[in-house]
Amino acid sequence: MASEASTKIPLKTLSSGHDMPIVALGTFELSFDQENAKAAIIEAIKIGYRHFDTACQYGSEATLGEAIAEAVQLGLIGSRADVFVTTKQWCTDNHPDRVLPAIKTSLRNLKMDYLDLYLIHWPISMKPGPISFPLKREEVMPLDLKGVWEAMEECQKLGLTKSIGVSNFTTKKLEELFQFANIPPAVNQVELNPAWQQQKLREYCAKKGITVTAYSPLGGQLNFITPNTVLTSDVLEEIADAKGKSVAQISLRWILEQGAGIVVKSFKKERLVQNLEIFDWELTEEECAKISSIPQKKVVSTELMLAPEGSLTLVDFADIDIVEK
Ligand SMILES: NC(=O)C1=CN([C@@H]2O[C@H](COP(=O)(O)OP(=O)(O)OC[C@H]3O[C@@H](n4cnc5c(N)ncnc54)[C@H](OP(=O)(O)O)[C@@H]3O)[C@@H](O)[C@H]2O)C=CC1
Ligand SMILES: O=C[C@H](O)[C@@H](O)[C@@H](O)[C@H](O)C(=O)O
Repeated sequence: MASEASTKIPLKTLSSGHDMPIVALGTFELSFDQENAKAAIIEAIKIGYRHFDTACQYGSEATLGEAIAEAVQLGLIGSRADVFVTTKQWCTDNHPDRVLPAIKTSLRNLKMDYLDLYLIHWPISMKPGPISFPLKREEVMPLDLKGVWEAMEECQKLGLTKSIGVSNFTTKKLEELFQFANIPPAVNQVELNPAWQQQKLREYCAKKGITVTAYSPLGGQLNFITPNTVLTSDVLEEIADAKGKSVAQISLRWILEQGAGIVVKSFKKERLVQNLEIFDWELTEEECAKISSIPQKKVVSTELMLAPEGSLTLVDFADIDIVEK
């Protein structure tokens, strides 16, 4: 069983009735190294992480499945049921007849017989085919959201996933979904941090019973394209210094206090520990007011293209509804 020293992460009950650990470990990495990631996931389980976020697109599903299986063998957890696994369906599978095959592929990759949460990764449909990234504008197709959501509901009914949800959905896209959803989305996973606070979207989701989960809670990994506005924030640094915390911890704590879940990625032991040391202290009203004044800037506001020479360039998808205005 888990060691005495491991942190207990609070649970949040989703609208589906299932409990989700409010902090998840992200497994997206620009240059994904399987061995390093596997060791980090096992370390994370030792530390107390019980929720893992992956996606078919990340190439990390198989590694995550192996790490969880090894953690069971090592006796760090009793069984697969002791962890909460989220994965996501890529845009090329955003077609009604491709949803069921896609979840089955993810389950095969993970070597699991059910997911805890299955998300539509982006409200964008791409020409069917193998997972393609970067997105090619000429392959964008109209999204049959009703048909795709019906198929997601079928996945839940078949027991292939305990809950279903969405990611990168604006209030407008959610409104569209509510026109026909029989099972409401349990989660909307979006970019959320003190430098992109998403107040309108958070208020809307709270009203609708959707749990918002923050991705890129520390500003993300694209700081070679767009400078990281969270980890370099003077306001956050000032608060961190005064409280004897790190800037990362101030950001994570602020997100928690907004009632949102967190998906944070680090494959370094010291940071894995630090990112969970956020449950036994609070921000003051004055500190929250200062955080409210941080200038707002979204990072993943456009899709990303890998230029032939290997450098990432931003391609404007402004006409596709993925950014809350
Ligand atoms: N649904 C979606 O469209 C998206 C989902 N995601 C999910 O969310 C997860 C988290 O978001 P992500 O964009 O990865 O970025 P994060 O905001 O979690 O930041 C991760 C970066 O910060 C570093 N870091 C982690 N902890 C600390 C710390 N305490 N102090 C300083 N630096 C730290 C990490 O490096 P290191 O590992 O070296 O510590 C990493 O480079 C992803 O891994 C993925 O699972 C992400 C983007 C989009
Ligand atoms: O560089 C690639 C981008 O980060 C892209 O892969 C992400 O925005 C992705 O949707 C994710 O979930 O991580």
